[in-house]
Parts: sequence; C-alpha cells; structure tokens
Amino acid sequence: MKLRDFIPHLDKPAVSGSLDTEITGFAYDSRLVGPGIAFVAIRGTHADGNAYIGKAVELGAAAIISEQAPAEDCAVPWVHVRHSRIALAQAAAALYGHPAKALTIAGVTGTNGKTTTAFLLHHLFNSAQMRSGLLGTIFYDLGGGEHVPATHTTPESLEIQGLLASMRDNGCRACAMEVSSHALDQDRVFGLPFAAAIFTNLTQDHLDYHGTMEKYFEAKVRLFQITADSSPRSALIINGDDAWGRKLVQRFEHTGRVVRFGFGVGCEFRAINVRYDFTGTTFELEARGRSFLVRLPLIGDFNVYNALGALAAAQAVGLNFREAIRSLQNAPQVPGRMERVSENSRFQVFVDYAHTPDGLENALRTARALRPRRLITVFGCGGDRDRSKRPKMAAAAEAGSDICVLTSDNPRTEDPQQILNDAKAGFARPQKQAIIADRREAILTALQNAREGDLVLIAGKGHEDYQDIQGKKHPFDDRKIARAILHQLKAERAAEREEKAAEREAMRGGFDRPPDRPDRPDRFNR
Ligand SMILES: CC(=O)N[C@H]1[C@@H](OP(=O)(O)OP(=O)(O)OC[C@H]2O[C@@H](n3ccc(=O)[nH]c3=O)[C@H](O)[C@@H]2O)O[C@H](CO)[C@@H](O)[C@@H]1O[C@H](C)C(=O)N[C@@H](C)C(=O)N[C@H](CCC(=O)O)C(=O)O
Ligand SMILES: Nc1ncnc2c1ncn2[C@@H]1O[C@H](COP(=O)(O)OP(=O)(O)OP(=O)(O)O)[C@@H](O)[C@H]1O
Repeated sequence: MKLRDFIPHLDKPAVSGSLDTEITGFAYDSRLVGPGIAFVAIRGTHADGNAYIGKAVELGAAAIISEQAPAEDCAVPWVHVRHSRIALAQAAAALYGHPAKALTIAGVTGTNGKTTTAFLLHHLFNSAQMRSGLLGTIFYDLGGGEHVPATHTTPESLEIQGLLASMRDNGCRACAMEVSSHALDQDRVFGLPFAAAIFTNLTQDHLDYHGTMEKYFEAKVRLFQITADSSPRSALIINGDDAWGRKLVQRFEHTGRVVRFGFGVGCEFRAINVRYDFTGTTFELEARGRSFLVRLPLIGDFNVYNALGALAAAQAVGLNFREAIRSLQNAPQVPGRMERVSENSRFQVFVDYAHTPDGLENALRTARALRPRRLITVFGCGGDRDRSKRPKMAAAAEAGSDICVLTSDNPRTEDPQQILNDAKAGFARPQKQAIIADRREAILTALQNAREGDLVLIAGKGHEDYQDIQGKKHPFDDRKIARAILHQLKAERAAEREEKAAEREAMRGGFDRPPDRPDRPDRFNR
C-alpha cells in the first residue's frame, strides 16, 4: 500500500513528502523499524517516541507519523497528526482491511470478572456455531485451533488489528474481548465497533496508573461511549448492583440501550435463589418477565454476575437465548479462577486469581459458603503496583479466614520484605498470622497444617506460571506446586501408615504371636 492509501483514514493529517511512498507496515517502537515501515511516535509514560525518530530513520523508516510538526531535515515523508495513538489505531485498521467489520465484538471491562465473562461469552458464541476469537489476560484464541500467549490483557491497537485479521481469516464471526482501563486510556481500542459492552464492577485497583478512582472510572466510561457511538443497536450491559455501575447507568440511560444485571430488584437480568457446591452454581434467572433455571460449572456469587453479563450480551447480539442458557452448563473452567486442585484430598484446596481487596473478599465469601471446618488463606501483594492495596488485602484476608499465611506474590523490582511489612500493617492481630516470604514454603506450611474438612485458598496468581522477581520471570505455578505438595503429603502419610502398621505388627510379634506349636505336624519336616 502507498502512504496516500492511509491518509483518508487519519484524522485531519498534514502530510509533507511523497504520498507515493510504499508502506508495508507500522511500528510504534523504533527498535522494530525496518525498510517499508512507518514509525508512529508515541508520547508514553516513560519515554517520548519523538526522541527516537532519528533512530527510526537510520533503520530505514519509510515515513514518520507524529504529533510534532515535521523536522526540517527529515529525509522521509512526515504525517503530522493530532493524536499519535489514535492515528496508529486508524492506520492499523486500514492496513489489515478493517477486520472488525467482519466480527461481532463484545468488550468486557471492570476491575474483576473480565477474564471469566469473556471466557463465558467466547464459549456461548462457539456453542452457537458462531466461531469466536478471544482476547484477554490468559491467552488469545484466534479461531485457528491454537492459543497465542497473551502479552497484554488488551494489546496495542496495531496488535489488536492484526489479531482480529487472523480471526477473520480463520473464519471467526465473533470476538469476546477484555478491555482494560489502560487500553481505554491509551486508545488501544479506538474505532472498534463494539456490538456490546459489559461492565462487571469497579473497586480499588491500578491507582498507580490512574491516580484516583474517578479517573479510573472515566477510563471505563470510554468503552461505553465507543460502544454507544458505534451503532444504534449496540447494547450497554452494566452491573446494576455496583455503585460505580449505577453511575454508569445514569450516564447512558438516555440512549435507551442500557441493560442492568445483578441480584437487585430492577435489574433486567436478575439472579435469585442461588445455590452452590464444590462443582458449580445453580440459580434462577429472571429476564424480561420470564424465568429460567441456569446451571453454571463455576462457583461463587461473583461468577453469577459474570454469567449474567455474558447471557445479557449473548441475547443482545442475537444468540438463541434458551440455547445459550443450555450451553452455559458446559462452560470451561477458567484457569486459575476458583480452580480446585485437591480432587482426592481430605481437605479442599482452591487456587484463585483474587489480587485486589474486593476480589479477595469475594473469593473468601465463596470459600466460606462451602462451609469448611477452617479457612486457611495464602496470599500476597505484587510489587511496583498500587501500594495502598497492601494493608487492605491483609485486612480482607484476616477478616475472612481462620488462618492467614502472608507471602510474596510478584515482587517485581521491590524488596519482598518491604511489601510484606506494608501488608502486615493491615492485620489487626499480626502475631496470630504466619508471614513466610518464600511462596512455596508458605503453600507447604498451609497444606501441612490443613486438617480434614479444612479449605485452603491460595490467592493472587491464579493461572500465572511464573514469579516476577527483579524483572525476571522464574517458573512458579501455584496449581502445580499445590498438587505436588499434596502428592508428597499423601505419600508421606501412606509411608507413616505403613511404618505404624509395621510397628504394630512388630509389637504383636513380641506379645501376641501364638507360640510355636510343637504338637502341630510340620508338613515340610515330615
Ligand atoms: C503503563 C502502560 O500501560 N504502558 C504501556 C504503554 O507504554 P508507554 O506509553 O508507557 O511507553 P514508554 O515506555 O513511555 O515509551 C513511549 C513510546 O516510545 C517508544 N520507544 C521507547 C524506547 C525506544 O528505544 N524506542 C521507542 O520507540 C515505545 O515503544 C513507546 O511507543 O504503551 C505500550 C504499547 O502499547 C505498552 O506496551 C505499555 O504496557 C506496559 C508494558 C504495561 O505493563 N502495561 C500494563 C500496566 C497494562 O497495560 N496492563 C493492562 C491490564 C491491567 C490489568 O487489568 O491487570 C493490559 O491491558 O495489559
Ligand atoms: N464479577 C466479579 N466480581 C468480583 N470479583 C470477581 C468477579 N469475577 C471474578 N472475581 C474475582 O477476581 C479474580 C479475577 O477474575 P477474572 O480473571 O475473571 O477478572 P479480571 O477482571 O480478568 O482480572 P484482571 O484484570 O486482573 O486480569 C477471580 O479469581 C475472582 O477471585
């Protein structure tokens, strides 16, 4: 394609240089530039891409797209735009032939529940014979039978457009997509025609980035504005029980396209009579004056919210509603979300991704409802992220558990001991809790001390298979580690039982064994 082919897609660009320049792709990182590639200079949180224009030209950049006016001595064409990130999204969509037009896209945002809701929706699309892609924290599914490891929950617009193009080329007709607040703030989803947007909830998180809850909320609002603007039929699906959700409803009520879900009276998608056990949840769904029985193979009230959001979106985009409800009972386990890893154990062990105070409270409430004898919680807090979450996590863990084991999560570049001290400040009775920096050791201690009927919740890392220490990823998977320890404990118990049995046998040998009976004919010495 030529530079002139992209210009009509950009917002009031000023071009200097030849429009006939051949463009084969775009890069927003100067280190990825090569011949034929146009470099898009982005002002970021750490660096200003404009500082790397010279580097990009040296590497053979075919053109420059920047918010700055053209440099006089620049040897290649220069496109002066108002917003680089928006220009990147627009140019990327044009480069890949606007793949989003071939897909029904549903975006999920909120502090917790994005991954689960997107997983459920992806399953509902596929079950309705509408092949679906998935973009989210755990992996990307491009509809070709393989999972691509996720770099971001919501990648940069250039990557999103490429991934959507692969979905389209693989025959997908839909895409379920997590939309993070970072992505919204950075215009990564600019211009995507969302058929439905889902808001799960908003609680404290990412304040290191957004600064205040209001700014965090405003980032989420953007998804609803984009969705409302994308088509007169798009649906705005909002958790009506959430305080921030109600604010969102107020903002968009005038569109007439808001659908509320929750437990509260007034929600158009309302769950009542919720019951759950180790294997899943059953509830009645009241939707638009009708009642349906829903069975979900995931546990927890929070997963009822996620199921309600997914079902409301399924209906909004035209899937057969009864079939969607039926399919839900075969929904896949979402890796690391209340995942049971103790199939044959005397006590229960769950691994969960809860890493916010609210997420942890919800996970603990769910665990409590399973009526364990004691609830033992292993948890930690990540480094280089919102520090004010740390004592709140500890307070939530202490309030919801019988025993807490505070440990490391992903310390990243911080001193793990400092993170533990920050968190420990939230305990009302710190002397009663165990604090063990080594995460494996912490899990081992919890499992060694668990007794029949107890439930151990290992919170924070869910599906992650690494621990980030000083910027380096060390292999670490809570689920594998817990299973290995359970296996080891079981083997130790079996060995102990055998030893005891041998001891008993030996004791019997000393006292109980019947005396040799010389009167009995010896068959062999006869
Ligand atoms: C804080 C944040 O979100 N940063 C994202 C942002 O980077 P940035 O704007 O800060 O980039 P920067 O380092 O200041 O550099 C500015 C520009 O200069 C360029 N550059 C830089 C150096 C160089 O030599 N040459 C060059 O061209 C960079 O490529 C960039 O375009 O834009 C980049 C491109 O899209 C992202 O990769 C990067 O994600 C970082 C790695 C990240 O970790 N983000 C996390 C916090 C994130 O986005 N998380 C959410 C999920 C959160 C959740 O729900 O848990 C996500 O959607 O994944
Ligand atoms: N609807 C919900 N409301 C509150 N907590 C939830 C909800 N859904 C899930 N959780 C809790 O949050 C954890 C993360 O869930 P999930 O991965 O679905 O959310 P997420 O929004 O994708 O999280 P992240 O943005 O951190 O990737 C779960 O393990 C569970 O403890």
